[in-house]
Amino acid sequence: MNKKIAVLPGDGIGPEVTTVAVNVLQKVAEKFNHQFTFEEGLVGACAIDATGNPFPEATWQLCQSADAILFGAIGHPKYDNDPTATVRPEQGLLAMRKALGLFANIRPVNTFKTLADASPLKREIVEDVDFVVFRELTGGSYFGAKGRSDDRNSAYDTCTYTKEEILRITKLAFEAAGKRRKKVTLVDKANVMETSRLWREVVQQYAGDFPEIELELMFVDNAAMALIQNPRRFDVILTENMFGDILTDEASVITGSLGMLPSASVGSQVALYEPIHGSYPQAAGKNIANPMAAVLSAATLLETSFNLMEEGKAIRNAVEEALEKGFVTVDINPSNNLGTREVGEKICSLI
Ligand SMILES: NC(=O)c1ccc[n+]([C@@H]2O[C@H](COP(=O)([O-])OP(=O)(O)OC[C@H]3O[C@@H](n4cnc5c(N)ncnc54)[C@H](O)[C@@H]3O)[C@@H](O)[C@H]2O)c1
Ligand SMILES: CC(C)[C@H](C(=O)O)[C@@H](O)C(=O)O
Ligand SMILES: [Mg+2]
Repeated sequence: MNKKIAVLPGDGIGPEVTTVAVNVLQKVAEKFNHQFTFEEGLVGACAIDATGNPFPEATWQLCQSADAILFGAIGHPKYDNDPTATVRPEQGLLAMRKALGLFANIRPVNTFKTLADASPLKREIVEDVDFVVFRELTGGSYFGAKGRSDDRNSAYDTCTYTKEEILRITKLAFEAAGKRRKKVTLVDKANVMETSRLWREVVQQYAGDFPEIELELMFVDNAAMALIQNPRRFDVILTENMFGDILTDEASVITGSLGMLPSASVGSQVALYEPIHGSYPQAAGKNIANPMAAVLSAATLLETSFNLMEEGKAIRNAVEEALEKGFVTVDINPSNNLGTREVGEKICSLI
C-alpha cells in the first residue's frame, strides 16, 4: 500500500513522541511491505514563530493532500502565562479541527493488564476497564462567540449546538455501541444548560430507533465521580466538547498515565490521529515523555484510515509486550531509566 501521511509534530514533547510514532510506522512499512511517505508541517507555537500564524496555509494544503494526519501536541508556556496574547497556539489546533471538519474525537480508555498497579486507583477498580469516549470536537463553547465587554471587565464564551451537530456524532456513538456492549451514556448538564437539553432531546429521539442499545443519561458532575468510582460501568460515553476534554484527562488516571491515551479525530474528510495529552513543556527536550499514546495513535491511524488491521495489531502487540517487559518511561515506572527514544526503539524491535 502506498500512502502519504502528514506529520504535524507541534510543540514541547510533540516532536519527540511523533518521531517515535513515525519510526514505528516505518518499521511496519518495512515488515509488511508498504510505502508510507511522511511530510512534515507546522502547527501551534512553532508555526507562530515561523510564520505568525498557528495554522499556516501550507499546513492546511498539506493536510488536504494527505491520506491521514499524525499530530503531536501544541502549546507553549509563553502563551499559557500571557492571557493577553491574541495569537495563540491552541487557535491553530482548533482552526485545523474546524477546517478539516473533524467533528468526532474518539478516545478509548482501557486498562493494560500489566499497568493495573500503575494507577493510583485500586487494582480492583481499574482492572478490565474498557470504554470509549465520543467527544464532540467542533462545537460548543470552544467555537461559540467569545469576547469582552467594552470596558473589558466582563467576558463571555457562548456555548451553542445545532441538532445536526449533535446527531452526526450520536450516530457514530450508537454505531460503536452496537459493536460493543450496547450501552451509550450521554453525559451532560441538562439540569442547567439549554444546550444539554437539546443534546438529550436529539439523543433520546435517535435512541428510539435502537431499542437494543441501552441509553443512560448522566450529569457531568456525577460522571466525573463515577469514572473513578466504577469505571467498568461505562461502554460508550457520548458528550460535548469541553466535558469530553476534561473527563478524558481524568480517565487517563485509570490507565496509569496521560501518556498512554491515543485518539482519532474523524469527520467527512481526512482523519487526524493525536495523543490526548498536551505539549508537556516541562519535559520538552528531556527524552522522558511517554511515546505510547502517540504510537497507539499511529496504530489507530493504520486501522481506521487504511484498514490495515493486522499492521495495527502488530503495533498494539509490541506496546503490550514492551509494557510486560518493563520497557516504559518514568511516568509508568519512576525507577526506570529508559527514555522516549529507548522505549521507541524497544517497541520497534518488538514489531
Ligand atoms: N492536543 C494538544 O495539543 C494539547 C492537549 C492538552 C494541552 N495542550 C497544551 O499543552 C500545554 C501544557 O498543558 P498541560 O500541562 O495542562 O497538559 P499536558 O497534557 O501537556 O501535561 C499535563 C501532565 O500530564 C503528564 N503528561 C502529559 N503527557 C505526557 C507524556 N507523554 N508522558 C508522560 N507524562 C505526560 C505530565 O505529568 C504533565 O505534567 C498547554 O499549552 C496546553 O494548552 C495541548
Ligand atoms: C489544547 C486544547 C485546545 C485541546 C482541547 O481542549 O481540545 C486539548 O486539551 C486536547 O484535549 O486536545
Ligand atoms: Mg485536553
